[in-house]
This record gives sequence, structure tokens and C-alpha cells, in this order.
Amino acid sequence: MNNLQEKITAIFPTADQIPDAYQIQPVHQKEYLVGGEMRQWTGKTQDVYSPVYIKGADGKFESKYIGSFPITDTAEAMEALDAAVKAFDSGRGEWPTMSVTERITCMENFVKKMLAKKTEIVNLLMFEIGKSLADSIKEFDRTVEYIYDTIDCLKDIDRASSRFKIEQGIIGQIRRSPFGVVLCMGPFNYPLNETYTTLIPAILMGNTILFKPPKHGTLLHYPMLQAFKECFPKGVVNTIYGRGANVVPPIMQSGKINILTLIGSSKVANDLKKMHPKLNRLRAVLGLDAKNAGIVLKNADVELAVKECILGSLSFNGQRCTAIKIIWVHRSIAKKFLNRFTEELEKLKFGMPWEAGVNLTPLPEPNKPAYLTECIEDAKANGAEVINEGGGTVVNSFFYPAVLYPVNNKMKVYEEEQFGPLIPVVPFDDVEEPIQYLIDSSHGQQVSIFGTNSHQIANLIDPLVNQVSRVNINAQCQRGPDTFPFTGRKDSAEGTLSVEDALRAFSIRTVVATKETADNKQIFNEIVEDHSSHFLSTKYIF
Ligand SMILES: O=C[C@H](O)COP(=O)(O)O
Repeated sequence: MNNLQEKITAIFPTADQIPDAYQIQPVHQKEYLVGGEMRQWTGKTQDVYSPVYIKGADGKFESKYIGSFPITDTAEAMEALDAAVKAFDSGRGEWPTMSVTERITCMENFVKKMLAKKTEIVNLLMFEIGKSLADSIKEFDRTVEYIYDTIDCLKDIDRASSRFKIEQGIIGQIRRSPFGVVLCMGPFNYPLNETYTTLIPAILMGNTILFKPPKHGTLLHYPMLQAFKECFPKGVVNTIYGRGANVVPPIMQSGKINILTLIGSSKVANDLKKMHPKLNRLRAVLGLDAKNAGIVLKNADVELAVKECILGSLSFNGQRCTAIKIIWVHRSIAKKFLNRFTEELEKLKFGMPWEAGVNLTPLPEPNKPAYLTECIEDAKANGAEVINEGGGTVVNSFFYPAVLYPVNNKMKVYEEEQFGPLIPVVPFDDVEEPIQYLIDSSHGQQVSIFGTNSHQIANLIDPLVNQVSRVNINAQCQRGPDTFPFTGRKDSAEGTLSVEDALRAFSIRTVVATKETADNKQIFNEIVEDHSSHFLSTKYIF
């Protein structure tokens, strides 16, 4: 065992080395929620093991068992679908016809219950997906803030829709109405936050939901199951579990899903969409694969570029859709950049998720270290080297980051999204090379450009922003602030998310209109008075 292997091996604790505050008890989930009923599952369950390995008395390591959840099957999935369809009731259900004010009250109640579960959810985030304590807390807090921002934004939308327009002799009220039944599936890397960035606006807009938690990151949703039952009318939120291949296709093939929302792979999204018998009636809100590039220009501030590229490529071990997944560096500064990059990489602290200041943690996907190793072998066979000491060392679920240089287009890592701590670096002579790379790529989410010549950067912005959906200047790629539009071009996304865009994505603009006559004005006044609970501010219009 070499020095680095020994150091990595030492990060895995014995059972009693886990601090008391983070000694979680296994979560044995038996319940699933359908039609407002908490049903008991007596069938097979899926055991869940943590990426945190524990050293036993015999010196051997074992992945920590943290609980189990129901492997519900097709029948239960179809019951959940029927419950969501029934609750929507072609737009006549209690939830889609409820006033915005009342819906917001339900959601505020839900957030209160969520806040009470913070410790439980944060601990599960650490143990289920290996996210550091600091990042798990950030994920929880960001989600709560997102819900409050969404509520505020909905109030604004509703206020605007309670104002009547008169144009060309027509009085009209433009509303935002729910779309129908939503199938919602989130990712493992932000299992709470990114799931809720679609789930919450979908609920708030009056839709009814089928919710399948991510495979890695199911248990952390359990603490909120009862809250979904208590805070919303029957059938508004229905849960499905088990093997995606068994439960999702029949739901899509039923033709009863109105919105498919998935944060995951473009292949899965395309396969699922094709299953829907009436594609023209399906809306998709998708966050998919990305291969964001860092472009370090000849005149870049190398220190700044290194700092941002380290953050961009290695925060949460590179398991972010917004991570920088390939770095293009001008050949004249490549050596300097790589020396400083590897020096900074070596300073990163690796350890268990609960340790203060930890940057690199174990990976939750059991097959990921083998996949990343395969990418390294492929890159080596095609002329690249791992240039940092110990890069690619694997111990249990931990993979030490590897920097590959010089990467070329024959290698898997050139175009494939590695979604892990592997940093391919490509030298370039002419900035047209990375631009052409972005043009040829099937991905189109973000790019980070590093340089000090504002004239040159200004000239690059248009070509770049016409390839990707966000250009970051001298800064890493990222989704936030959550009020900014978040999307991608080509195979990277469909639809746009952010607080306001998400509310739009899960609703449709509708119009209530009449001709402008004295009688009709009177009728509209009466309608508004009658339905005043549907409006936050307007009582009388004329
Ligand atoms: O994994 C994809 C997320 O949208 C990344 O979000 P983030 O840039 O805030 O880490």
C-alpha cells in the first residue's frame, strides 16, 4: 500500500469513531403514499448502503447499512397514477380549483414541517450520498429559500393575473392555470434541492403529482412523507418506488402524464418521452447531460483560473451537472496552469462527510470508481497521462481525483460526461479550437472563460452564448442564484428552470374574456366578488 492509499484508507472510521451527533439509525421505510393514504408495504424492500465504509474489528471494510425502502411494483405505480388523475379530475379537483392563497397556506405549512426535520434530512444526505455536512446544510437551506422565493413569485403572478386588461373592445383576465398530472423524478446529486425545484412549483401551480425519489437519495425523502399527506388534499402527491424499468414505462404508456420532469440522463428522458402515446400532449421539463468547458486564455489570471477550475471541477467530487468537465488551456500557459492546479488539488482535504473543511468525500454510485478507472485507461491508451501524484487511486468508495493531460478527441473523456473527480485538460493554440468543440458537442449547458482582455472576451460572448445557455466570465459554472434562468441547449435540457421559469413551466397561460359592455363589466365585477378568494388583491375592477 502506498502513502496515499494508506492516507485514504485511514479516513474510513470504525463504527464508534462516527461522532455521536451523526450516529444515524437505519431508516426502515415501509410506507408509501397514494391517494392521501399512507399504505403499508409488505413486499420486497431495497436495502440501502452508504458510501461511508466502516472498518470492522477484523480490519475489513463494509459499506454501512442505512435502511431500506419498498420496491413497489407496476400495480402500485398504476394506483398512484390513478390517484393523481382522480385528484386532478380533469381540472375540477379540489387542488386545481383551490385559490392561490389557500394553496400557498398549504405550502407554508409544509415548509414549517420541513424545518422541523432539518437534522434528520441533513444526516441522511451525508450518509446516503456522501455529501459533506456543510454542503448538505447548504442544500437544505437553499431548498427552503427556494420554496419561499417561489411562494413570493406566485403571489406576484397572481396579483398580475387579477388585473383585467381591456384591448380592442375585449375585457380579459390572463391567468396561469395548472397543466395536469406531473411525473417528477430528481437526481442523486441534489436529491432534495433539485427534486424540489420541480416538485414544489408543480404542486403550487395546482397540478397533481407522481413522485419517484432518486435511486441514491430515496431515504432522505422519507421524513417528509407524512407532511405531504397532512399538508395537501388527497392525491395531490403520490409516491412510487422500486425499479424504474418496471414502474415508469407503464405510467408513460398510459398517456395520462401531462408533464414529465426529470433531472438525469438525456437517453432516459428520450426513451420515456417516446413511450407516451400522445407526444403532442406531453410537456417535458428536463435537466440533462452536460459537458461544461473551462477555457483558459493566454492572458488569463492563472491564479484565479486555477481557483475557479478547482471549485468548478471538484465541488461535490465533480458530481454536479454544472461542473467544469473539461478544461481547455492555451498551450503557452498550460504548464504553469497545471502545476498550480495540481498543487491546489493536493491541498484539498479528503475525509468523511461530517468532518470540518472536507472537500473530497466517498462516491455514492458503486460502479463509478470502476467507470472512472476505465476512462483513465482509455485516455492513457490514447496518449494522455495522469499528471498528479496518486490520481485515480481507489479505496472502497473513494476515488482520488485524476488530472489527465494532454486530452484529445480520441478519448472517451473528451465528449462523455464523466460526472466525477476526473479532470481532462486539452491544450489549444487558437481559441477557435474550444469554440469549435462547443459547436460540435451534443451538450450545451455552460462555459467558463478566463481572461484579462475585456475586448477579446466581449468578442467571444456572442459565439459562446449561442452554443450554451450561460457564459461565466472569470468564474466557475454554476446554477445559482436560483432566480436566474437555468437551462441548456441541444441535449442538455428542455424547458427552463428558476423560481419564475419553473412556475411558468408547470402552468399554462389561460384567458377569461368578454366583450366590453356595461352589462359584461357588471358580470365581471360579480364574478370577481364571487371568486374573491381566487385573487390576492383585486376586489372590484370597474
Ligand atoms: O447538478 C446540477 C445542479 O443544478 C448544479 O447546481 P449548482 O451549480 O448550484 O451546484
